Amino acid sequence: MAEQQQGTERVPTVIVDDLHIVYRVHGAGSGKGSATAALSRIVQRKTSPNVREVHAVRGVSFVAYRGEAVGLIGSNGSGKSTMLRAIAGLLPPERGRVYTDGQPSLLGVNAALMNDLTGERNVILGGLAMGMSNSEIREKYQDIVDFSGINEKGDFISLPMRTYSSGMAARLRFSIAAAKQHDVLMIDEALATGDRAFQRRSEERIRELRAEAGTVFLVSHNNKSIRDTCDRVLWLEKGELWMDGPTEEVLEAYEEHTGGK
Ligand SMILES: Nc1ncnc2c1ncn2[C@@H]1O[C@H](COP(=O)(O)OP(=O)(O)OP(=O)(O)O)[C@@H](O)[C@H]1O
Repeated sequence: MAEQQQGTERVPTVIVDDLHIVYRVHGAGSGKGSATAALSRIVQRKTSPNVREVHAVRGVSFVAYRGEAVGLIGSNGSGKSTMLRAIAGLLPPERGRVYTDGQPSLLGVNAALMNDLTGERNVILGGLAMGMSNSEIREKYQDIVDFSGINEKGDFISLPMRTYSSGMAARLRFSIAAAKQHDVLMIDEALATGDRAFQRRSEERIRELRAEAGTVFLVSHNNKSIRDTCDRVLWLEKGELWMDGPTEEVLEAYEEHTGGK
């Protein structure tokens, strides 16, 4: 941190080295999908004829540093979410490696929220799931609720999560995750569901998290959110890293490619 403030040394937090991720989809296409067919394949040591492979990330390499906010862009299905899940350690690499300094948190997954519990219980549960202590959660509880804005239109925090709109649920998840300082925080389209006022608050919080020396990854189809929060952008297409550079440079090329802002 001290070195970073002096601007002399950059501390790597995530190293991705020639990463390949392959999904195996079982039961794809038509064919025998019965339990007896599966058992006979196991006995005969044959692989299923219906396993299809999706090579979602193809040889991506980059290094992310402390204090960076990195945007991930690319068309639908280009591999952005897959990359985040792999960095979070949720998907095993087919080839290559991911090294991380500290525990990466993928927003929405780490906060294991329960639909039948009230917002209030979920704040506590999510906090515990992220490794916060009871007293830490108590201390931050009101800030989390205020930040989420869940109670702006009445006492919703004491209602079960299943009664929330998708935007409200996303706001609560973001608020819980953002209450903690993360070594590496990954946010997958979380800002898209909130309204504009909430998006602005979230962007502000992302900048703070970054200043507190973590690394933030943000997947978004909203180029403005990326412009407002990230200083570096990775552009993925068909699982390959097409471009890695300063936000403005990469977004300009991307907008030219996609034909508009
Ligand atoms: N669980 C899965 N099983 C099999 N294939 C998957 C799975 N999840 C994603 N894929 C495939 O992997 C590829 C990359 O998907 P991914 O969700 O990472 O893309 P994305 O860039 O995040 O897309 P979007 O912008 O639409 O969210 C796609 O071809 C998709 O069909």
